[in-house]
Amino acid sequence: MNIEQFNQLSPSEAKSVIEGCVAIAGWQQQLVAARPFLSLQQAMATARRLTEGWGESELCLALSAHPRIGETAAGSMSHHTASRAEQSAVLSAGSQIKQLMTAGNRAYEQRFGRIFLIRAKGRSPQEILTQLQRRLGNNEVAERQESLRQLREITLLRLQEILL
Ligand SMILES: NC(=O)NC1=NC(=O)NC1=O
Repeated sequence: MNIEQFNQLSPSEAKSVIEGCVAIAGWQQQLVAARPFLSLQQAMATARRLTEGWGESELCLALSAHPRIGETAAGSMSHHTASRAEQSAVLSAGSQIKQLMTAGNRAYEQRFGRIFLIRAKGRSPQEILTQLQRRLGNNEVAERQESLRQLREITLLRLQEILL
């Protein structure tokens, strides 16, 4: 839908349209409340600004709605559909890459205590695997910042898809 249509929606309708972007209720509510937007650009700038305060707790909230890289998101909600589309290249990757990714995901979860999050859209399975192995070497603070950057990219890409 375009930005005018989004502006016209009731608050509950607007929330249901964008809730699949990220499972953080505060961000959803703030974005809906910031309407009406003069343009798509203004909406995207506001959406980005509203991600700047995200920390560990928002990351944990959001990860409840992101399947592991290489695992299909079962379900029919919009974030399930978005995940499957974003991960399409990974899901059709060869078994060798998939085995390495499964092992990498497990090592990541043992090290950081949460799932590995990366903006998968536009990345080849090999690049995702390279990023996973690089990030395994990060310390906790650096890795939290990196995960939050990826969450922001995923969220804004999903919003752009909806509002284009
Ligand atoms: N664990 C993940 O990184 N999941 C995902 N990345 C995406 O871009 N979409 C996902 O579902």
